[in-house]
Amino acid sequence: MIEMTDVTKTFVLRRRTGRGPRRERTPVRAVDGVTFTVDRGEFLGYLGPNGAGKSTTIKMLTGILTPTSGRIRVAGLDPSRARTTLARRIGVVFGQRTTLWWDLPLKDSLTLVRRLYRVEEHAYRTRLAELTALLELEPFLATPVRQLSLGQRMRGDLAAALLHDPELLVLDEPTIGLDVVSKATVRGFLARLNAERGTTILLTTHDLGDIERLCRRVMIIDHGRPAFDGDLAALRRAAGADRQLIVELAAPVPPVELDGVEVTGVEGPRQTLRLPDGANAASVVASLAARYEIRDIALRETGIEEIVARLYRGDQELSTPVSP
Ligand SMILES: Nc1ncnc2c1ncn2[C@@H]1O[C@H](COP(=O)(O)OP(=O)(O)OP(=O)(O)O)[C@@H](O)[C@H]1O
Repeated sequence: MIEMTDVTKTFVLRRRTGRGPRRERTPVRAVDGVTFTVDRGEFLGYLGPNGAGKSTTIKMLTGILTPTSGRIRVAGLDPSRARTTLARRIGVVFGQRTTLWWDLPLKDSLTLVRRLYRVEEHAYRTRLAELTALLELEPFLATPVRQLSLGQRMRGDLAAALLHDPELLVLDEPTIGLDVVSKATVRGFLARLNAERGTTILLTTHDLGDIERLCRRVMIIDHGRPAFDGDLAALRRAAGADRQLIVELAAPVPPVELDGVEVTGVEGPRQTLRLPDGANAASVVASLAARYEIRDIALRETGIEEIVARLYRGDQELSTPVSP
């Protein structure tokens, strides 16, 4: 569905030097040699710290920006040359901006979108009914867009991007600023869209809940370069994430001794054990229970926030991107 081969994008910043009219040209490499493919039906999370090059990538994929070098194909088309044809096959939502008409009721905005995309009347009615039900739009279809809450507007924007039933949906921070309920509605909707309709989805977000809940594959880009590509389990491994078993024993004892298990903390009867990569927590617990009297037990995983923070900070060396 998407093919990017060694894509770069360089912006040239012109800055005035001194008082004269001379301006210094400073090139900024926003995207620096990005190669990846996304198959039909995938749900890809595209992550990276601020300024990493995510939006620039999306703008190139949708034909808004032309790459400086490299090759891009989306649905078999070159986005910058076939922008209009491509627009009929993809949907794009930028969380920070709306594509709807500010002063028009949501319903009229959607009718205009229908005309723009030349969606046939019958298909439009069916699709609108579906989207209205799934995104719960009914209560505010007659409300002018400017009076919609952020969550309502986002649902309206999603409907607008999907009226023409695109094969690919590109989302730039779709849950930004939404409350927990709206986030859950949007996430649930996207999960169904991908699972039931097979729509390919590329999502950029800083909300790691979106990634954990939705994406089977994650790509991380940093300083314009790909830093990671794999699933969540591979991301945990790459970040050196581990699992910890916290055991409360019947009485304080010296650090427990179990093959391959490291005791990282002892506080009275409570001991913290680090489980090796791939260890089966159940068998560790069984061996422990055979030798010690256990009162309570808890298993703790490094959270996705911590994993991504480690990768962004460069705590872990990810110079060799992991293949999906
Ligand atoms: N039109 C432009 N002109 C000059 N530089 C730009 C332009 N657009 C982006 N950049 C620069 O390119 C780099 C990548 O920006 P981009 O917006 O793609 O990052 P991002 O990963 O989307 O960041 P964020 O998470 O903050 O949205 C940044 O250094 C940014 O300043």
